[in-house]
Amino acid sequence: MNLVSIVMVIQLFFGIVIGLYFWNMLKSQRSSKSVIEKESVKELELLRAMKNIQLTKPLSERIRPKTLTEVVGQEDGIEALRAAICNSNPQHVLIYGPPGIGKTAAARLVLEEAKRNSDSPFAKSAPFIELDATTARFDERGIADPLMGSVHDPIYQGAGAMGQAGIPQPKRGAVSNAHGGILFIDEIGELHPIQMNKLLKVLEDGIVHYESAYYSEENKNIPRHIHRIFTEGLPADFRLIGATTRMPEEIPPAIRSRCLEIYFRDLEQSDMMVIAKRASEKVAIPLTDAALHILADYAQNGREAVNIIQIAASVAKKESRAIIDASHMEWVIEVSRLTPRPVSQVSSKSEIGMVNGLALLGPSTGYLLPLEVLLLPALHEPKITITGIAEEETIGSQSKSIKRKSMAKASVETVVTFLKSLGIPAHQYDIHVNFPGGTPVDGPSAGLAIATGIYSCMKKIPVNHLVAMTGEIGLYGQVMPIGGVTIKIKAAKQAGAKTVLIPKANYHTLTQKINDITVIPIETFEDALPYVLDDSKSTSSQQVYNDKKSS
Ligand SMILES: Nc1ncnc2c1ncn2[C@@H]1O[C@H](COP(=O)(O)OP(=O)(O)OP(=O)(O)O)[C@@H](O)[C@H]1O
Repeated sequence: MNLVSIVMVIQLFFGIVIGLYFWNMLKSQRSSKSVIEKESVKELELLRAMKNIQLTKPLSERIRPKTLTEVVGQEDGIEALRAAICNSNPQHVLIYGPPGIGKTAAARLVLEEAKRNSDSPFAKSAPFIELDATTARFDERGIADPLMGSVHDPIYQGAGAMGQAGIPQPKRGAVSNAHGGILFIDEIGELHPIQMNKLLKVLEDGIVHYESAYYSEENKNIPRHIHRIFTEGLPADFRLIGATTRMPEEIPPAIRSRCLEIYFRDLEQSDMMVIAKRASEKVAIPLTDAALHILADYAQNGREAVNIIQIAASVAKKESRAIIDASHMEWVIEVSRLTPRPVSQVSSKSEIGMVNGLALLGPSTGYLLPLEVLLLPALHEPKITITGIAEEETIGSQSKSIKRKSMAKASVETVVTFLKSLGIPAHQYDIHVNFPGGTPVDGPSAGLAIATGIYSCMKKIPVNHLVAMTGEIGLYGQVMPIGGVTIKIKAAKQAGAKTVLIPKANYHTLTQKINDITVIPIETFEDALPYVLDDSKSTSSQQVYNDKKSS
């Protein structure tokens, strides 16, 4: 064999080896492709099968109001919402109110109503985008942010075409998806402060800007649309509707000042009945009057009313009964461990040391809070005891929170000093103030009621049981303004009070007249006495007070 033949054999050998190598590669590529395809076909079948399985929707979804008029009991709130959204210049809105009372339902419907208005800037296709702030978590590196959108940098994109070419990809968030429409943020009070600040900026500019270390204006690989997004930003011109169960003070002032603030009220028993009847019609099982009344006593909100009907209806059906009766209702209440709605009523007679205070249970829920005061001559160092409420509470927001010592205790101390200055020796007594039922007292607004209770005990004069009161009291007996006064007046009326005393400074802010209750504005503790002390003795007590003061 000559040299040429040897070289040819070697070439042939290597040719075969290389050929085999590429053939194998091709084969394995083909087989992995077919494995992926097979896998995909299996997954697609699984997805199709999953889509075919459908449970029925919860009743609360099926009877979700279809028009704003179907939202029960929120006429005032809805009127304000319409005024904000259904016009030629819609505004951002914040809706306050407890859970399950129709905030989301109303927000969803108001855009549809606005679209019917020929002046409205919302187009027929204007989107309604919903986001829950409790789940809208974001990554501080900006990799993921469902609210603002984010930039997928090549380092996180893996082997995708854009990633390999080193191109950063902006991904739209809710603010851009809502462009031209409404962004509804449920539980907006839970938004992280960083997200809240970014949201404020977008509300201001109507545009969201993105940054990336991978972006360069000179990079010719970057497509034109991505260049435009980085240089001009993504449009995000929308109207915000935020809903929250928090109190207004807990919401950052910067967002509050940009929004119209609307209050949805706590639903009453009569509202529960309307919602429950509608739900029972939907499940095609009527309910007896007795059942309806039990439901109204226990359901705390619209969603709960619907859920109770849903369970009661299935129990009735299981028993082959064509009506929901009281026994079904009682069963649901028992198994769900429901507690009755807090209903407060003024007591039937005036008593010493028993006072009708007023408290807030939420942003739009007032409550008549009966408080009891007992004074016993102190045997040792006089003590102040407060029972029925937290001795310490945290106030503020996520960004700033402070702990404060019991405000009720501070109120008692202020009142004691004030009475001492009048020569009434409350400081020589052990003072016990009890807030029965554990309803929390909102800070110092029980001051006037506490002062009345202590005064009543000192003078042994009963407190008029038909009078309710609210107001902070100062060291000189001045009555200072408090929050939520309208709601508190309504609560007083509902509880059967005939007169309600409020700080004079709050009187001017009352926007609506509330019938069947006399609202008395007062400036000082002295102003309150003729009304709070039991009618038969009030004149003489007023005299005692005045005599002490002048002596
Ligand atoms: N005022 C109402 N009128 C009619 N139905 C109501 C009302 N409030 C609640 N519902 C019923 O409860 C369901 C839930 O209401 P919605 O989601 O609007 O409450 P929400 O106030 O937004 O509370 P959350 O913040 O917990 O969602 C509705 O689908 C509806 O079936």
